[in-house]
Amino acid sequence: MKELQHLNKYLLKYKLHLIVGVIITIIARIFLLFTPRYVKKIFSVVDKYKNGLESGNSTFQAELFEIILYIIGAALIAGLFTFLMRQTIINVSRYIEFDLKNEVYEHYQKLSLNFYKKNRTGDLMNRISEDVSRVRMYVGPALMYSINTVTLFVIALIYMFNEAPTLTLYTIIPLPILSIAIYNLSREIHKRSTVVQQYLSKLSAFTQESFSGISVIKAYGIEPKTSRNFDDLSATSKQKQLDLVKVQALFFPLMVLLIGISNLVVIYIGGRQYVNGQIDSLGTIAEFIIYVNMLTWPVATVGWVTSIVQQAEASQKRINEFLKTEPEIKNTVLEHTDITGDITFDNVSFTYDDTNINALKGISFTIKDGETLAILGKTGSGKSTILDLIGRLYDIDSGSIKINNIEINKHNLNDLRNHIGYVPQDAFLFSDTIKNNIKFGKEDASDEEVIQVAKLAQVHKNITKFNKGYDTILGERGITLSGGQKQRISIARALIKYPKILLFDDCLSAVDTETEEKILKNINTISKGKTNIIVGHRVSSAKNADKIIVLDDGKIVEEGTHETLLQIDGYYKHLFLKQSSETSSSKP
Ligand SMILES: Nc1ncnc2c1ncn2[C@@H]1O[C@H](COP(=O)(O)OP(=O)(O)OP(=O)(O)O)[C@@H](O)[C@H]1O
Repeated sequence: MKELQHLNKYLLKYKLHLIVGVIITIIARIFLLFTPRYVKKIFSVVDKYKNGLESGNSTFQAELFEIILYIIGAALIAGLFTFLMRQTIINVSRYIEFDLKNEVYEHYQKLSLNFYKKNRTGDLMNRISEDVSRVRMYVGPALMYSINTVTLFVIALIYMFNEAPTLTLYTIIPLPILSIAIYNLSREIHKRSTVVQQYLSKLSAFTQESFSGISVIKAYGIEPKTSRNFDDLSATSKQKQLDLVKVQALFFPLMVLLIGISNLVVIYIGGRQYVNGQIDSLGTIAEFIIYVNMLTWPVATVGWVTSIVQQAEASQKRINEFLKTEPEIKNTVLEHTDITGDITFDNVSFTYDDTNINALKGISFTIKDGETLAILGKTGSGKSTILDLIGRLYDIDSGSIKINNIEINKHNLNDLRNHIGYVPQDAFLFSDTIKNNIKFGKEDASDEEVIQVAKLAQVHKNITKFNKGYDTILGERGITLSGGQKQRISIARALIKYPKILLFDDCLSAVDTETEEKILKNINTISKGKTNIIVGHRVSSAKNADKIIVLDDGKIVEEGTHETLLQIDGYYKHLFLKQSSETSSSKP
């Protein structure tokens, strides 16, 4: 139960609802327990009538009618309060589920990129969905059934002991056996349903991947093979489901068997006691049979609840593990700090934790506010890593990065990221309208601003060609854009913030050189007083920069301007010559 203590704060938050829930449960159970006692009364009335003690047929009928009315009234009230019981306690569990999901999600958002690399997406999703649902079963149904069982049991036992103490003892003997049997069965059901769940996840991951990669599957003509794989997976999944159904099918027969045994005990022992004169009315036997039937389900739930609590404990443990994970990148500065475009790297080295790849080795450079820096180099040479470090997605191992002459970790992290416009290598667009995808960078942007940045990113004309223009839905629910269109929308999203620092990570690779030039020219005009860092593989995107650096294996191997670098017989000059000859040979 240690792990579940995390939920105490939520139970406290909703304590009023819970107290009301407990009171309602007690009232519901009291009314429910009216029935057996009135049934006994019916027996005495019938007895009296049979033995001629009743004065007449009409009085007998009136008495019977009154008792029946009481039974119906009590059942109605018990039903109403049972409804309210669920409305209070189960609702609380939904509130707590909502709070816990939000808590986990907010915590996820604070964690650094490294956390996401170390944990699989499926695992992250499971903790926020399945684990939280299991925990809800503890704060909802488990709590409700426990209160229900305790109140029903206590009230019923008081009535029963008052009526016939020995018969009560015999009656409750089979109940713990029922509870233990249900507990074992529930554990087995849980074990098997976990396996079933795993197969369902595998099946959905498989289908999702094959639908996403359908074009590759069709191009390679491997539909029969993927169908076979799907068949195999779904056959195993079916077998696991059947295994589960087998034990599930035992649940109710077991209950019926144990209820039957308890009924037989009541009839046998009660019958003997009636014959011996230890109990005065056959009505007591009828009353006890109803009690037994009423108590069986709550007692069975003791076993079920125990297994729910164990599962919730395991799930909460997994959730707590994540909640206790501290974000690696912390915002230690709460007051606002001034961000400008002055960036200095001084002997910066950086190694990725997970791969141990030493991506940057002693990098030093300076860019002044308003300048443009271009970074070129072979793939894997560390270009994107430099951009990630400027956005402080990772902290460096040694050296120093200063923005506006202040160490990067002495800046307010939110201010820093708010002043950066980042265009990633793989443009990621959400399944939303084009307008909202652009406004993502600035939620309160007006339509005019959206159009203006789309024009700067050279994508306005493409957008207006769609039937719904800026309201066109993208992604799974809508149209698919070309790589170049995606890149340009992603650029517009970064521009709309009018940030102090613009980072372009090889984001013009899918547009032709002519459009690239237009975009770069536009960026230059709006970026007066802003710093641009352009990572790329083309000389065309670098040649107008104030400074160009060439990276190789995490080190700067060339540094200068277009003109000075052409003087050196190095990577830049070769790239320039190669790309110039490609351009001239491609011209008609
Ligand atoms: N998130 C990461 N985790 C671990 N290693 C990484 C990560 N990102 C990059 N690396 C490694 O760090 C090195 C530098 O990668 P980086 O992405 O900075 O290169 P790049 O020059 O931008 O390459 P490209 O031109 O292909 O985009 C590579 O060896 C890469 O495998």
